Amino acid sequence: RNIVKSLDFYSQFNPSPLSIKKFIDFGLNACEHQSFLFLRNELPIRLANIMKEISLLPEKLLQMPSVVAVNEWYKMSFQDILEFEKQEADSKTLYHFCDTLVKIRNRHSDVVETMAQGVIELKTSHDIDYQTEHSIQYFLDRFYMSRISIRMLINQHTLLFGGQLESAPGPNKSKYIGCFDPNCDIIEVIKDAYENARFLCDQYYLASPELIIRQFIHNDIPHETKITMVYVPSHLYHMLFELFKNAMRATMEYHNAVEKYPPITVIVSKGKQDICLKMCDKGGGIPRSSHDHLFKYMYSTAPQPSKSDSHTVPLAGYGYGLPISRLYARYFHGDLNLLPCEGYGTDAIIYMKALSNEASELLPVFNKSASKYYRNALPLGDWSNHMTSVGDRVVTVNN
Ligand SMILES: N#Cc1c[nH]c2ncccc12
Repeated sequence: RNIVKSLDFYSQFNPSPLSIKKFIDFGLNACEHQSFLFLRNELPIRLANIMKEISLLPEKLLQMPSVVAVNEWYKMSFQDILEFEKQEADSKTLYHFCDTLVKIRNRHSDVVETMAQGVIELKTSHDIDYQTEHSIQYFLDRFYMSRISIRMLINQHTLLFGGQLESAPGPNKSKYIGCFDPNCDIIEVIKDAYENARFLCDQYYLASPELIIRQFIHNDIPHETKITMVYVPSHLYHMLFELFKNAMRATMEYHNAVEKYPPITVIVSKGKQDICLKMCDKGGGIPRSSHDHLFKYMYSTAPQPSKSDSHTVPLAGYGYGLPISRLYARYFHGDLNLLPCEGYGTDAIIYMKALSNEASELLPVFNKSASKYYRNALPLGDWSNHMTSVGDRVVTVNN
């Protein structure tokens, strides 16, 4: 079957989201044959869904050399998996399947940077209108979420069956199920991310804010000594490291050359439904009007600093750190928000589901409503805004 027919075939199915509970229950007595049967069907569905969406992008973006390259990688990987459609799941096939997953993961390792390069190519070669910027923001959130989910499936299979040594470095690491830690110690991950961000901060500013951690557990739930959860430590670390870098930079820039910098406080709270991490800094905050820009791919894509000076400004720019961190939080039905108070500081909040059966993957689905988003112009505003006011008179545009 040619690739177009296969794309049409697999894209008509919706991806099947897995909950953290399902990942764990399967991993506790993992069966490679079952995993193979699931993935050789689910991976083409997830790939086809996002590949159909890539084809809806504005032509001018699709023609960018970097986007052409990414599209080629997706086509190659889609065909690589389709090779297994009819194969018997004998040990030789299972071994070859694992190998193919590793090859696919390596092929796509630079997709985020390459797509960012595509956005830069577009910005430098075309004027970007409001609709195009919106479509690109909408697409990249879905595209990177899809990529997070595909890499999760690949990592689980290769970690569970890829023949890696059972022994893992840390003491409780042996209890890992793939990339999940069933007893992820949240405060340990916070300290890890803080120490690494602090190292960069000390390198550049020769000082860094102290850390205060406070934990609270809802009165109606049993009080354990420390708050643990079933989660992917590397996702939590990625989010915290990004937030600490930004909080430290704000603090150091706002209180330049004082003796004592105000500390960063992290509140950890566990309720019946949510686990929240609130990072509070006194870094002077930002104006509410520029809050949205921090999550914009178009806005935060500045031409990459040349390698030579990138180490000198370690906390520089926001890059894709915040939008991608928000995707990690949303991936298992959590969220990440910023609450800046200009003139004081910023609270950054990570929400996560406390119950693993509620923490299911949030996956983009290619369907009519998604494709409508690319074709139709944005709805006309029905509130007055600064664009419609002429001088100090507001001219209401009657639709
Ligand atoms: N993320 C994050 C931030 C945490 N504190 C901040 N202050 C100014 C701008 C961004 C941030």
